[in-house]
Amino acid sequence: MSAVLRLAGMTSGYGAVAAVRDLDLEVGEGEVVGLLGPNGAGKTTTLLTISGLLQPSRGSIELLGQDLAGRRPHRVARMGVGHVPEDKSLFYQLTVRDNLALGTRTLRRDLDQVTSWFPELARLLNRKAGLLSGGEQQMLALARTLIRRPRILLIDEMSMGLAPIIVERLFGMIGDIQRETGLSVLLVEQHVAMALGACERVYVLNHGQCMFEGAVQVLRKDPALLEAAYLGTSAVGQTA
Ligand SMILES: Nc1ncnc2c1ncn2[C@@H]1O[C@H](COP(=O)(O)OP(=O)(O)OP(=O)(O)O)[C@@H](O)[C@H]1O
Repeated sequence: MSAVLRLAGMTSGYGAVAAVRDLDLEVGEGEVVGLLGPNGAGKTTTLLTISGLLQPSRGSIELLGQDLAGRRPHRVARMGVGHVPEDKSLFYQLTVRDNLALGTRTLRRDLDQVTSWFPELARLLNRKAGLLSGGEQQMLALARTLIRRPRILLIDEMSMGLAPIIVERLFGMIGDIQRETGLSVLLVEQHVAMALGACERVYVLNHGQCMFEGAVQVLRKDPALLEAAYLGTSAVGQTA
């Protein structure tokens, strides 16, 4: 499988503090990969660095063989990285339609596509984003990013503040979209059980370092690894 996204020896952080160290990570064509780990492990920092909001101090980041390091966030987005941040970054005073319009010049055509993926949004187009439920806001955040037809979708903590039944539905929608479009996905998730159901392969970070990389089945069968994915315990130190 050819890599859509490849990080090699990436170190990144805030000022002199490295929050992620020496990370090697790949996401293949059409692959759904999870980035797991406890609070403060460096997951969000990794996504921010891929999308150009932070610059790596070492290592490389490539999208389809093109170097992303040093590029501004809008360039990275134009090259095909779609980032759905933890805070969703919606314009809460604007309507659903206007939020979507900001992501595309061909809204009329794209609306059909978006509402086929997220049917709820069809009847909410004229409602202000701030008046949507948490699940609807997450759908809008996903839709606004997908409308730009990214090659890879980075999703940060989709489950944050949502009922498990809504999260399950959102994961189902992402699975459907991924199968339909062949999109690659890198998702950061604290809800490990939910992530394992959606991903083929996962990376587990702890204190900024990768402590496991491998197939979901391997993680599922290893209680110490699973605990580490939730809590960052040091029961394991090798990659599989
Ligand atoms: N703006 C910042 N300035 C300085 N340090 C920061 C900043 N943002 C995050 N950090 C630190 O970087 C480390 C990694 O944080 P990061 O947000 O990437 O972790 P995370 O795995 O996404 O955690 P969570 O699941 O809690 O969001 C933490 O120690 C955090 O305190």
